[in-house]
Amino acid sequence: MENNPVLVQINGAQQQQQLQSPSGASIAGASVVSVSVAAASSSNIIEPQLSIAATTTTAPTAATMPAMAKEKASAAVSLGESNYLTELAVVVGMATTAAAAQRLQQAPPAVHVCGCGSASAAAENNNNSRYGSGNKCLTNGHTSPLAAAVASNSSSVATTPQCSKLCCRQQYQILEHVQFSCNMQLQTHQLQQQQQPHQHQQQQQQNPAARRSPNDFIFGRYIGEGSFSMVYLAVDIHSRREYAIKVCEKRLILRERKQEYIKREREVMHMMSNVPGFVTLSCTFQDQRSLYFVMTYARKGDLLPYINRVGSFDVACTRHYAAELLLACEHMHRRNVVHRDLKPENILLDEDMHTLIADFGSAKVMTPRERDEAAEHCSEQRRQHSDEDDEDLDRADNEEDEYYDRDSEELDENDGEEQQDELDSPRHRQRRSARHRGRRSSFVGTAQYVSPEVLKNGPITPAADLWALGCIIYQMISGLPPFRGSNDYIIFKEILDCAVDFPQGFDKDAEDLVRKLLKIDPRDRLGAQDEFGYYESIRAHPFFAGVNWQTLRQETPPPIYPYLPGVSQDEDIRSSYSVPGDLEPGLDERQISRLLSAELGVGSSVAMPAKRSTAKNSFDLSDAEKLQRLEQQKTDKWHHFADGEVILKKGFVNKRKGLFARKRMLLLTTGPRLIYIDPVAMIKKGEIPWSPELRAEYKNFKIFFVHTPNRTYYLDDPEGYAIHWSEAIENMRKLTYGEGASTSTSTSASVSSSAASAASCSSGSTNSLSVANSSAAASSSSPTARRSSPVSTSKSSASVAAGSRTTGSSSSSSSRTGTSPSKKTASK
Ligand SMILES: Nc1ncnc2c1ncn2[C@@H]1O[C@H](COP(=O)(O)OP(=O)(O)OP(=O)(O)O)[C@@H](O)[C@H]1O
Repeated sequence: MENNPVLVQINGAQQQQQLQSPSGASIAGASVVSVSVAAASSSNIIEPQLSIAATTTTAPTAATMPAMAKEKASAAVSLGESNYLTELAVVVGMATTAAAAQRLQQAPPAVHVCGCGSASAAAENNNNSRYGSGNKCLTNGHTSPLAAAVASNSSSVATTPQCSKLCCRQQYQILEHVQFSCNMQLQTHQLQQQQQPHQHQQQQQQNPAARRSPNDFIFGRYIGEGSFSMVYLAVDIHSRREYAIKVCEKRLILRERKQEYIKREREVMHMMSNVPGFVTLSCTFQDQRSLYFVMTYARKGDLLPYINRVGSFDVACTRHYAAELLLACEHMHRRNVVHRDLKPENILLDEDMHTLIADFGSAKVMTPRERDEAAEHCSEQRRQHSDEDDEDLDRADNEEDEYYDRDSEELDENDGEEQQDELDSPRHRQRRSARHRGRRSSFVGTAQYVSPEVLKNGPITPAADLWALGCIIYQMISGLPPFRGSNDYIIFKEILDCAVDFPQGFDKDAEDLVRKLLKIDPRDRLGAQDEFGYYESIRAHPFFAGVNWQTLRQETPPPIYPYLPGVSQDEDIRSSYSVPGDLEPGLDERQISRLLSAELGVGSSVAMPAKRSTAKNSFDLSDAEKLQRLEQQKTDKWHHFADGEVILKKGFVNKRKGLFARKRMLLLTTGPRLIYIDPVAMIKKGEIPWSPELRAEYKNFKIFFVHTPNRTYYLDDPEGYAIHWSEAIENMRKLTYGEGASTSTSTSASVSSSAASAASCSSGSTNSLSVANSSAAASSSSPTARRSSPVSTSKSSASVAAGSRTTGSSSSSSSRTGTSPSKKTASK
């Protein structure tokens, strides 16, 4: 490809640079890009500089990393890794020296002159420029995003290139990228200045150094972890603002060769920063050991535990979150970003329960040419469809043996429902994912949400995200993703066959929409024939009837109602946490061990069951009684599932997950444990995790709930012994953790008020949906009636937690159970 120089003006000095687009394409034609960086507080200075540095660097050179910094950096790794580390610092574009930081401490009123000589400006009005009444269309002539940025005080710019000339369109890609990086910082800075002039001056005085370091933050608690990163909640000691700081270990990045992944994540986060519905990257910095991403803190965590908690969302709630997701897709696709890994875990939630899309490590920034090529290839692909299917499956078949041999633990996970229950920590899951990624290199993303064309190494189009949208809507309505299986091979097969079952009770409009999105050929997907980024046909689908697209993100999202009623109302553990004021700033070894020990629950009631109560309880067996009971139990066919413990209670239940229900044998043992078994396959499927926060609650004679900090288990006993179950579990809890652990939530439904509903459930019914529906209808008068006990999404109680409040450990992702392991399956 011919690479023509572009003149870049930094601090007024003109330099000839070989600009590269985010996707690596160089700008054709000579152009002038004037970029200056506003003098700002330290956090605001670094980013424009970094993004320009990253954008303008065609080949990493040692010049960008002075000798001292290199020495320091090299000291952190072995000799053989030192080159990588230098490369990492340069490629990722982190500030490595004070000199580098200074170089671009000048300011960005971003100015662009289009290579074609005409400039125009337009602002995107909020998030709906195309549809909003305040829409300002692009003016005549060639579109210039940077000029638009200047003209607009908005954080984002109308991004559809109107100029058809190639030079303009290519520049458009680059300039948009540069503009977003700079403009984002400018906007943040302006906003801060407007809002907090005094504070800003103070900050400048207190913190004259431009560079940020861990010492500028107080690290409050661990939030989550990725394959090579830990995420902490931290407070900026200067502004007192809260941030999520992702700390990526250089060693791991180098070992896994994920430099590109990190670079891409950072690049796209810049592009999407300050766009409504996206996590904003405020600044990045590094030290010898780690790279730091300082981001918007998504206080309410991610969407997956909410789905898991309530089983599935009701239609109103699904509609809202699907609509926000569609808006986010429009924003990304207008900017030629294809996320490629949309899934509930990557949809974070802010304080007000609005969505923030995160995790751009798998994203692709498409050039217009790539988009055209992909569209052409699509028609070619359609003709070869069936042949490719066969080839792919053959290939997958061969891989499967290897997969089974090496990863036998994967085989223990038997279906979509159960995979989550047997999951251990996300750390383990991530490591497994990393192994998968290392082994399989044919696609990016996560098995359950990956589109057929991505699976088949076809061209990437924004329609890949529309496929994921269909999968997520399905999951919100039903509780499980549409393509499930015990291993990736089975999931892939289902995806390639587009084999989707819609369980009874699935909303009809939602079903129609999902069917229209889950089309094998990306061109057939609803919205794929619309202009990318303006999905009018999806907006017009009956499922979205009544959605006000203009005000959606300003509205209070509907409360998250469960499919079944009866979830206890407790404040969200996670959202109620604030960083204590008495902690020291920084992230040294001492701090890390403090954060991790809190995560592991050391010293918390979660990790340390209270002393056994002395209260007399029928389950409080003496050793002799236990031996006698074990002896009697030997002939019981469920005995070996109890692992040497006495079975105190057993019975068949239907275990529900959203619209799905499965028959299970439930055992309560002296452990105490609640074990559930597939009675047909005679396989243990999982356990309901015990903790002092566990609560049993009966809804009526048939339905009872077991609340754990991360999930409510919906169980129905066709024999009508729900109350017995609830009492037995509560007794066992008191016996284990003491009377003090007892609270009044155990039996919130009065038997009398729900007797009618119990009666309305035909005895022994195995039609779980009909049981659930009749229960829901009958429960409207009970204290735990459907509309009276949502998993609230109000500010004060966006609750997914049941039971009493716990330490942070129980709310951390390490203890959560996922609907799906959401394995990422390929290298980036
Ligand atoms: N801005 C944020 N606010 C709140 N929580 C966050 C934020 N970013 C990430 N998290 C939490 O931290 C966890 C780890 O995030 P991270 O981006 O490091 O890894 P990942 O994207 O899940 O995995 P990978 O890096 O392997 O793709 C996430 O699961 C999420 O719950």
